[in-house]
Amino acid sequence: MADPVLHLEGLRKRYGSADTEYEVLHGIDLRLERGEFAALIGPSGSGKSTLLNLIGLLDRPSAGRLVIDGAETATLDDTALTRLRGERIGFVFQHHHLIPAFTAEENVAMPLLIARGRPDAAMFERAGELLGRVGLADRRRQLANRLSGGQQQRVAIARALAMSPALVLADEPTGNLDTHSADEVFALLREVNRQLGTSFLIVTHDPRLAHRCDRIIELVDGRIVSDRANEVAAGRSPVQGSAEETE
Ligand SMILES: Nc1ncnc2c1ncn2[C@@H]1O[C@H](COP(=O)(O)OP(=O)(O)OP(=O)(O)O)[C@@H](O)[C@H]1O
Repeated sequence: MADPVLHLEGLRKRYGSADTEYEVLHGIDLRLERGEFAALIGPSGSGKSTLLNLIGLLDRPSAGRLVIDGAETATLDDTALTRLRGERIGFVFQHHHLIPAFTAEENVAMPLLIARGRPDAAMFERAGELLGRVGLADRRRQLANRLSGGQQQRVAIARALAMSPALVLADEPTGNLDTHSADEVFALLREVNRQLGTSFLIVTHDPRLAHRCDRIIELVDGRIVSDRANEVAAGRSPVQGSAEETE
């Protein structure tokens, strides 16, 4: 079997120190294959964001194994972790975190600029291509703060794809949007998954959206209590499904 994009073994996270220490994640085992489109659900406080932060290399586990795209992370120093994060992981948050005074194109080019150190024509070409992919070809030069909430989230998705990540982590990506925009943004994530083969792990409180994922992983009190293929979505859209298929 091919290398998974994500492999967790006995992953634990503790907060506090000495006598006040408490454990939030109690040994998470998880394998996410390439091209999977998975939802992470669970009640408030169950540890979803903590888990996403560990997978996103924004925080370090207290114990256990975390392998991203074939890289064992335990032995990496902070510089190597930052590099791995920048090159292999894309992030989409509930709040888009765009730079308001920059254009859509400049926002999308930002990860490339950070990686390469100075601007070049190719990165703006890439930004334009990605904006076309998310349906904003005509908004390239528009300031981010002049776009609607749904459009801003599309720009954030294009930005997350700038470095061609193997895995996109999305934390309530539609949580800030009205139902219609949420549906459109979710359909876009799905389209990216099908067309580019990018793996997705999506935290959502919205059961409607979770049921549009191929797999639903449920976390309760820091433990995975269920992890199941979602036959409905999987039947409609297998991981290797047709790129032309639409929601
Ligand atoms: N930096 C931190 N320091 C101490 N405790 C923390 C920290 N981050 C999270 N926690 C605790 O860990 C537990 C899990 O929080 P987490 O934010 O991961 O849950 P969640 O499932 O994402 O919740 P929500 O759905 O409300 O966002 C909570 O009890 C929280 O108080």
